[in-house]
Amino acid sequence: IVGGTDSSPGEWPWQVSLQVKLSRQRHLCGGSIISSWWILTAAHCVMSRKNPNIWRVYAGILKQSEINEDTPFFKVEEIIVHPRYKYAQTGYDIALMKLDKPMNFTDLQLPICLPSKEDANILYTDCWVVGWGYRKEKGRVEDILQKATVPLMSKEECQARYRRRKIGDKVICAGYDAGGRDACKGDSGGPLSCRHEEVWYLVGITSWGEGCARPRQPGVYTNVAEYSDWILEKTS
Ligand SMILES: COC(=O)Nc1ccc(-c2nc(CNC(=O)CCc3cc(Cl)ccc3N3C=NNN3)[nH]c2Cl)cc1
Repeated sequence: IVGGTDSSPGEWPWQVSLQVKLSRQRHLCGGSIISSWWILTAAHCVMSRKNPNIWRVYAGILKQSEINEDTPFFKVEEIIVHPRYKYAQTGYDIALMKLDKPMNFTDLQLPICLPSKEDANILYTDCWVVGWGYRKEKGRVEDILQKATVPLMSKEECQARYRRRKIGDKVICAGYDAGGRDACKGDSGGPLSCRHEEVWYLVGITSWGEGCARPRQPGVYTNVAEYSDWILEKTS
């Protein structure tokens, strides 16, 4: 996250760190708890890593330094990637991970609400992008979970910023024309969370952007409301 600040314990209890253990282990992507069995993340995080056995899901953590060989994690039983996904920039950047056992909810690990299709046109005014990603384009994964507030942008304005891309209804853009606050490398798969009438909704999944926090280059997020049918079909 560029231009963010440290989160507090339990501030984003739906945020997880998705890690891969091969010879070594490292944070790869963010993800969101949407039920006791299911994590929602970005398809580009899991493409070319579809073997569930290499993944470790860390919930209820604030700092990467809390993770060591004794830290409990969830194993992944199944990975479901949207069938129309090809690349983040062409959309459908959404995937589900089924845990090998149901997660017990605590103050530090709780699900976030999914927006319904009808909610697709709510004007959210209190949205936050969160993650352990880089603070600048040439950076490194951060220890303390970072948060940054970003305003949602209209499809038309976002299309004008990305002339060579197709910005459709299945993505949501967020950011400042002046730049300065945005997601960055290592944040993808994580939530764009918006509070509406005291309830938090998973409005977006951090997907792509041209650089990090550059002027007139907003962040592009998978529009979760547009996938509510798909999510319900795959998780029921
Ligand atoms: C020790 O462990 C580690 O070092 N782990 C580790 C794990 C992952 C990565 C990593 N992840 C990605 C995937 N893309 C993103 O995360 C954000 C994309 C994005 C989204 C929005 Cl909305 C706005 C801007 C951008 N944007 C553009 N340019 N940069 N960011 N790239 C790389 Cl590199 C690097 C290191």
